[in-house]
Amino acid sequence: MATDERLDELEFFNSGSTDQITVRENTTAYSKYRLRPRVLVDVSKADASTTMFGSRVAFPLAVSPAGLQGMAHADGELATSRACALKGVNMGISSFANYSVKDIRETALGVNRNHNPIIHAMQLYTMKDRELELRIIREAEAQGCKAILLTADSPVLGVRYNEWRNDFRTPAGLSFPILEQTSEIIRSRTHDSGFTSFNDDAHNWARELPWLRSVTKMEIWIKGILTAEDTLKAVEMGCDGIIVSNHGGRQLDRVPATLDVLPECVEAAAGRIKIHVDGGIRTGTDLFIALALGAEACWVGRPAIWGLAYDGQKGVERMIDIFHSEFKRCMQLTGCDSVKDIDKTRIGVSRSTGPLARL
Ligand SMILES: Cc1cc2nc3c(=O)[nH]c(=O)nc-3n(C[C@H](O)[C@H](O)[C@H](O)COP(=O)(O)O)c2cc1C
Ligand SMILES: O=C(O)C(=O)c1ccccc1
Repeated sequence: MATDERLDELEFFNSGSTDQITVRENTTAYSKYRLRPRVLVDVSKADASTTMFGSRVAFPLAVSPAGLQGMAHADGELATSRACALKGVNMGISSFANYSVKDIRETALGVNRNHNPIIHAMQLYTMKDRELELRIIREAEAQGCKAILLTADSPVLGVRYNEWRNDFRTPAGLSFPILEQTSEIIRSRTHDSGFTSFNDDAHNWARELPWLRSVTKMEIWIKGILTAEDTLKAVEMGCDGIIVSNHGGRQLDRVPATLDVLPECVEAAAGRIKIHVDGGIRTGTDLFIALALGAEACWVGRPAIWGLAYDGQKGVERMIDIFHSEFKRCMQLTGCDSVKDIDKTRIGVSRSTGPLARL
């Protein structure tokens, strides 16, 4: 394959939208915070495990639903799924995955050894073709997915100059079994026009949520909330949880970093629904900070893609191991014996002058 095609793919994975402000800020937001360690605490049995979707996970991380993983490595979502299962973390399956939900589930259930069986959440866009959307839901249920993640931040795609400049199309030979589409059909359209052909920009709370509730017993999560107002809406609509997310800075540029709106969402939810967060999380300490600000768990998108591109399943395993060991060290060095100990007393905000601002 020509080098510039690989560069276009790299740009597709890594870029944000328009001016790249939000994609950058998602990561830099974490660097405002400082840790407040408590010393001389017995951390010899520090336990990084916690619960997610009601089941024990090795630590509070999951892999975000990201489409087109077959472009990062031939084994794509199969490799990601096996790595997650082996390392005791959960995974979201994109509707634009290159493997079927059945294959992604089955390959993972074969490798679970020291951990609870992996939980998969099925990511959904609201589709123009409601029959197709319903078939996706039925198949997710049949394969034992526990939750629907309804992506709410994408009535249309963001302004992605890289995709437009590169006339980005998916590489030949990748299938899209969840969408029931061949590689050729998907390749015949740009990413933007292809997305528009599936996705229903007439989506709205009143239509989607009661409908989803009426067709499935899976948990229903909204992915892509950034305000207290929409958190309250998710509570009102009886959702099980939300993922505070700006789609990794790929949708509307200049929305705030997810970390900066996490506190208002946590406050609005007031414990009535679960709150997770994604976007820009790159170290175990980032996980710790998001939990201190009230998230139950975090999701990572690009780190899994990078792990896949680096070394397939082994690369994703390595990525998870690095997060796990950094997170556990951070717990131990701040004097946290259990994930329950992580609260806002553990962090402060660094100011350009003056002492640390306590939360
Ligand atoms: C290449 C790529 C593809 C993505 N595809 C989807 C998708 O199909 N559905 C979805 O809801 N989010 C998708 N996302 C967003 C991720 O689920 C997640 O919100 C984001 O990647 C988190 O930010 P991070 O990459 O900085 O960790 C995608 C992200 C990337 C980078
Ligand atoms: O590019 C994205 O952010 C995204 O959500 C997506 C949608 C369809 C296919 C691949 C990725």
